[in-house]
Amino acid sequence: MPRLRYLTAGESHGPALVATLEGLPAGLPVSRAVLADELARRRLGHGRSPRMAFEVDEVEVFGGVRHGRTLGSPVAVVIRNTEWPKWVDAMDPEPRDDLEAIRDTGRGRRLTRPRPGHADLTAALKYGYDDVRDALERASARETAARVVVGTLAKRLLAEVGVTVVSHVVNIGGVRTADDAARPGPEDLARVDASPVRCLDPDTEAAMIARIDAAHADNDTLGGTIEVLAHGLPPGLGSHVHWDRKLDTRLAAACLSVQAMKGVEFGDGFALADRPGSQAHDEILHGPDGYARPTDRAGGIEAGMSTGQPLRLRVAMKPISSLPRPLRTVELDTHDEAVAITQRSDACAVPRAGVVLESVVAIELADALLEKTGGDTVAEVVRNLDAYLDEVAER
Ligand SMILES: Cc1cc2nc3c(=O)[nH]c(=O)nc-3n(C[C@H](O)[C@H](O)[C@H](O)COP(=O)(O)O)c2cc1C
Ligand SMILES: C=C(O[C@@H]1CC(C(=O)O)=C[C@@H](OP(=O)(O)O)[C@H]1O)C(=O)O
Repeated sequence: MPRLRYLTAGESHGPALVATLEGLPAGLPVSRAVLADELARRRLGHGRSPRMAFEVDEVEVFGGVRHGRTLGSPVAVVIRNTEWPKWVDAMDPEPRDDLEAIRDTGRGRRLTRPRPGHADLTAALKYGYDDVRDALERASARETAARVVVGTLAKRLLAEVGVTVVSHVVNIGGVRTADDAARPGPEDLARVDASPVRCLDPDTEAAMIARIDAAHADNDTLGGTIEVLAHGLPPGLGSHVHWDRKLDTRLAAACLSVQAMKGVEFGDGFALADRPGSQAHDEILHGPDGYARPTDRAGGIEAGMSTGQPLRLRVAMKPISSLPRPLRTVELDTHDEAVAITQRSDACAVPRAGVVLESVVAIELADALLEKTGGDTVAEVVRNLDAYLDEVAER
């Protein structure tokens, strides 16, 4: 049974996004400024949509927090979309007498040429939409702003027990960091964020930027790979006893729930399939600081539990499906061959997607932490974790 539960609601061009998070302990320091800072991180990155530059995420807390501290009650947050005034007719939740005119021209005009790779066609078939805007509005990764709010609260809780989640970009469109490239620690996050592609190595960074520019000039889009790391985890989050309690199960599902994410690997992941067992595992040693591993191949998870080593996972993001050079499709009304709708769009959203992945990873880790410690207050969570870690240290 998860301890943390959340729901998001809202359409990409609607008035606002809404997030509700249930299960946070009382006494967690939270402020609008912290939420706004993380939301701003999600809007950065070379290759981003022009929309990222002019729209502002106006965040407001509506419940669960008093005088900068959580109360233990559900936290409710609204992120207002500053572009809403332009979209009122197109996205009005109220019934409208002038619907025909709205669907005829302007922002509300009916869209009937579904993009391959987006939700447009299949959601239209499944939900009976005759306008693919009804599909794209909710499928849009605009929703990830709400998840970053929830993830920021989860990160705040993890910080209380010394856990930090960071991400960086290791591949854009086939331009990769070297296998032995440095991995960011908690102290490196500002440096990662300062890079337009969130990559620490200057040579790879320059090549990634050039790759994005070339794709952009060619009216094309790019995907890539993001590595997420969590430092300071205790051993024993998650469990081997049941499939849905395994930490890797939960993390993989969370990462794949982010728009456009198509693969997840833990530690050396797919490369392990090519190696003999003698070179695939992390041998166990014992020294003055307790148990230790000379290698980091498993990515900090064995049998669905954190081992106490850094968590390391990689997520593959596919290229954006709204191409300026549109793909072939079919006009919904006539079945005539057509080209897909061309939406203003990200050319490459890999850098900013890292911030979203940090968030969903933090949510799962915070949930697993609370499952391990229980606790209605932050102090109780910390106390219970410390007592458990004291026991582990005795072993
Ligand atoms: C941060 C981020 C930004 C994205 N920006 C766009 C975009 O501008 N245009 C687009 O077509 N898809 C974009 N996507 C991906 C689509 O939302 C996604 O491909 C679509 O919802 C279909 O889901 P699927 O790719 O998971 O199958 C973005 C995804 C993320 C994580
Ligand atoms: C709005 C966001 O991302 C959007 C995600 C998205 C998609 O199809 O996923 C399409 C684009 O929307 P638009 O075509 O209106 O520019 C992105 O800008 C955001 O991240 O806040």
